[in-house]
Amino acid sequence: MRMVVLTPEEMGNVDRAAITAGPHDGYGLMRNAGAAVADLILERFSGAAGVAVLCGPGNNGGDGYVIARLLAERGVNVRLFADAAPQEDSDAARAREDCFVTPEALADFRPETGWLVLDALYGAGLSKPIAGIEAELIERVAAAGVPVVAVDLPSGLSGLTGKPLGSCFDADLTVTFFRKKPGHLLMPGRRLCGELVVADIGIAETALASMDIALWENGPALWRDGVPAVEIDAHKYVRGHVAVVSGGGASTGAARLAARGAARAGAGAVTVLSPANALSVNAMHLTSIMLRKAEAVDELIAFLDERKPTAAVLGPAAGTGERTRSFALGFLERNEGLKGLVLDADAITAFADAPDTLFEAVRSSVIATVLTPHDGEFARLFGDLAADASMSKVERARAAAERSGAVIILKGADTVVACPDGRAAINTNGSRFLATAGSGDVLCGIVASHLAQGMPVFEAASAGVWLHAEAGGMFGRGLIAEDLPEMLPHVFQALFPDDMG
Ligand SMILES: NC(=O)C1=CN([C@@H]2O[C@H](COP(=O)(O)OP(=O)(O)OC[C@H]3O[C@@H](n4cnc5c(N)ncnc54)[C@H](O)[C@@H]3O)[C@@H](O)[C@H]2O)[C@@H](O)CC1
Ligand SMILES: Nc1ncnc2c1ncn2[C@@H]1O[C@H](COP(=O)(O)OP(=O)(O)O)[C@@H](O)[C@H]1O
Ligand SMILES: [K+]
Repeated sequence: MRMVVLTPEEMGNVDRAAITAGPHDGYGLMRNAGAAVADLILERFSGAAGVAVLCGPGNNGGDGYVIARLLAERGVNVRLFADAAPQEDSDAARAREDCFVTPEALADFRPETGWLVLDALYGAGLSKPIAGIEAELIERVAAAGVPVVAVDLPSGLSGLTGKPLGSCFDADLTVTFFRKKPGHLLMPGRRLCGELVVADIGIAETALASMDIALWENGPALWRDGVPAVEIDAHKYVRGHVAVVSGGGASTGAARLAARGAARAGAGAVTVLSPANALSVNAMHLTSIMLRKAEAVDELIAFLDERKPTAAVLGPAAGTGERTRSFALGFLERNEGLKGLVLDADAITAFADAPDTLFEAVRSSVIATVLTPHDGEFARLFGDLAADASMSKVERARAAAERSGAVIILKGADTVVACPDGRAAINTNGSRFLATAGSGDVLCGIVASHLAQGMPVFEAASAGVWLHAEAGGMFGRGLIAEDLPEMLPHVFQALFPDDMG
């Protein structure tokens, strides 16, 4: 199933639609939410000496009152801490009335060893930084190191951006409802949530039917069906031909990493395009991958005319000068044969002084273009977006995609893939061991390989990011970039078990 991600605003719309459609009213949903959290606490923290429930003034606090009552009914030692009473006649006010545990003042809360803290201060409705006594409590809990279970979101975390607004709980377990929100998946939110459980609270799947869904957690369900089958009568050029541009004599490894990634990801043929001074070093290190001289753009065009590659990679250690700029524009001007282009590293930096030149070329090109910046490279092309702290990583990547006309892979521990049409995916299977030189070069090759095989660009980019991350995670500690292409057959075997032989 495609893993839909809802913004807090969209979740609010879903809640309202679900309440209108029934069968559960607002308090019914709140009771279901509270029951889901209480069950998990009983299951996971049965050894706790007690549970201190911290309730805020809104519906998140309402969930807290339900949880406090259910746990107390089950014989758990419960203390309840709340200051402001919920708004009269609200669902949270009913939950408080129905809860027989007497509230104590938040200021009186002291974390006790062996106890669990249940954070029901703020959830989706957080609108300003947490201050005063609540901020103090968060510090006290952090200092005591007691376990925290957060309802919906760790209080203080923005469900939209994944960034804390001031003080923020660092939870061991977060239980959210119906669907994940961007703040659960974007860093540092993903880390601050701890383990994330999505609970069913009785909202029907049909609540999504009328919504314009544009954000998903990246995973095979998003693109698996688009991975081209290898037909029984396939030949190498049917499987796509990827061209990878190499840098000069002292910087050729990056292109070979991309080329190897492209080959292992399934392209039938791969050619490295090398300047004259790097031909012999490339030749010494290439076997199944072909090699061709392309010193200047006329040789590139001749190669494209003759050999008709279906996708290309430009950037890894390619140099930031005129050759790289003219190659990028040369690729983008093609109107036959070439289907996809991945621009990374130096091909991004080469346009730092003239981003509009690149964007105009991308927008007027028929070639599906993917830009793969890390944060530093992103800031070179999209300085204003990078500097806007109010934007989430998803919003930044989307705005960049819309502006440039390219699919953006904004890399990091929480890589975001965004399309000019607004579709976006957050990647969550990344491995910290991918933080090693050359790992991004392999990613370019994997993405280009899928473009060369004819996959639509958003799916090719999302598949490439996920497969790359999966390869890194499967290898684990000790990973260097050279290992990533070699792990791909194992990743594919797990993904397509029927594809053997
Ligand atoms: N029917 C529903 O809508 C459901 C909602 N649920 C819960 O409802 C929560 C959302 O409830 P709310 O929209 O009431 O939002 P919250 O409970 O997160 O916050 C509500 C109130 O706190 C105020 N506030 C926000 N940040 C503050 C700050 N830093 N300092 C002081 N006051 C602040 C807001 O102005 C608002 O009045 C979800 O996170 C979830 O836990 C669940 O019960 C499931 C069903
Ligand atoms: N902590 C991390 N967790 C998950 N993935 C990571 C992490 N750090 C880096 N990566 C991934 O590793 C790759 C690094 O690419 P990049 O920054 O271009 O490095 P290089 O230029 O050395 O290849 C990207 O795909 C990025 O998403
Ligand atoms: K919370």
